[in-house]
Amino acid sequence: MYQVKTFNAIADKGLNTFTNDYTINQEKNPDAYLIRSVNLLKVQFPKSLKVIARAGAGVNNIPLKEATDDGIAVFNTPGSNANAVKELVISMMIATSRKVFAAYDYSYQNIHADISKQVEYDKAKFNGTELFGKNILVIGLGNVGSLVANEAVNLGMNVSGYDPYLSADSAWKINNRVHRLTNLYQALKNADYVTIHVPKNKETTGLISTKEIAAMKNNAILFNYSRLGIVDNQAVVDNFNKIQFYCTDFGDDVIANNKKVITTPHIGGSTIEAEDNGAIKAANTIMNFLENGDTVNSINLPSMKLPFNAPYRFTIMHRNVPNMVGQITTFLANAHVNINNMANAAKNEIAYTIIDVDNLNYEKQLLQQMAEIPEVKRARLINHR
Ligand SMILES: NC(=O)c1ccc[n+]([C@@H]2O[C@H](COP(=O)([O-])OP(=O)(O)OC[C@H]3O[C@@H](n4cnc5c(N)ncnc54)[C@H](O)[C@@H]3O)[C@@H](O)[C@H]2O)c1
Ligand SMILES: O=C(O)[C@H](O)COP(=O)(O)O
Repeated sequence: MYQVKTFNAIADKGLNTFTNDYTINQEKNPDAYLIRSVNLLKVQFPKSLKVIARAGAGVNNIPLKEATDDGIAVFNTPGSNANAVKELVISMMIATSRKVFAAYDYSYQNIHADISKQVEYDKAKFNGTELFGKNILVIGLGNVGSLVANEAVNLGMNVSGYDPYLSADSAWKINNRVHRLTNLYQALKNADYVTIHVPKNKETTGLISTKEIAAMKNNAILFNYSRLGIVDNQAVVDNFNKIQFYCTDFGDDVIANNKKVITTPHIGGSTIEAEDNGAIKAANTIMNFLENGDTVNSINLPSMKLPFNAPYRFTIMHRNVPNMVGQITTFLANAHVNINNMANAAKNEIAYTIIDVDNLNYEKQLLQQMAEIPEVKRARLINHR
């Protein structure tokens, strides 16, 4: 039996994906955490924990170095909520351009008056603009950004994208009418709309601050559905002579109670569809890792998936240094264990080795020998089901 612990509300469809070999939130020695945005940065992980799956995109709530040092594989579910974010961003672009929030306030406040004639005079206050023909800059063209950029093309906008780390996979998804720009300041100059879809890390914290706002076009509208801190909120508040509106999923006291700020309570990925997608993907990720050692979509391990055709599989997470595979296979040879198939790959400082074997001898001793290699973070033995 494997034990799964959840911290956030996880969609039932995801929890129901687990087979009868899994218990959820019942025991004290979890093999897996299935989480959303819970902050784990200060949490001490139990020794039993082997995998953390984040249903969603952002992993800035997970201490990646500590998890890796503890031999824990970390995953997310790329793209599972991208469409939900795209729809929210596009709706906010339209709502701000058409002054929907101010118009709603007006109508709400005048609800008791006979306004049917008055509105025909007052509606001039809510004259808006259209997206068609306007310029938009999308910063970050991954799962969310690529969808936003393509939808903006569909809406007849002139779309530019800025992403110095664009992956080949993402590049394939992007409409060829999206212009790729390589200088952020040049890119900001002409955009009527600027929307940011990047992960939060050291480099992206404060990505949009005073200098970047100064480079923006007058009256531009800024969208941050990525994370608090990627946009410097103080710089935004200080520059509302330049920025028309700031729409964000991440409020704080600096931007509170400001009519030029439209804040939502981190609902970008909060649709039934996205929550189901993320939870189902995360549950499958956990099962594939625990039962097969697969690491597809891992954040801290190389992506590996090896057909499991032998009776037993060793998976070893270790530092990416010479002679690891040599030491491990020597232990197996000394125990007269025959290797059926194997693979090894590295991601930065960490490597992962999968060794399928035809027979087993002294398995406890073998696991102990592997685990005692100083560079090994975790060694596991999986029985084929
Ligand atoms: N509001 C929400 O509920 C919600 C939902 C989903 C994602 N998010 C946030 O949005 C982020 C992006 O999500 P995603 O699914 O598109 O992730 P993703 O990993 O698919 O895409 C991120 C993109 O950002 C690019 N990038 C990284 N650093 C950059 C930089 N300095 N400048 C420009 N581009 C840079 C990467 O190359 C990548 O293409 C997530 O990390 C998360 O923080 C928020
Ligand atoms: O990074 C994400 O996927 C989003 O911010 C959604 O987070 P949530 O699952 O906690 O709503």
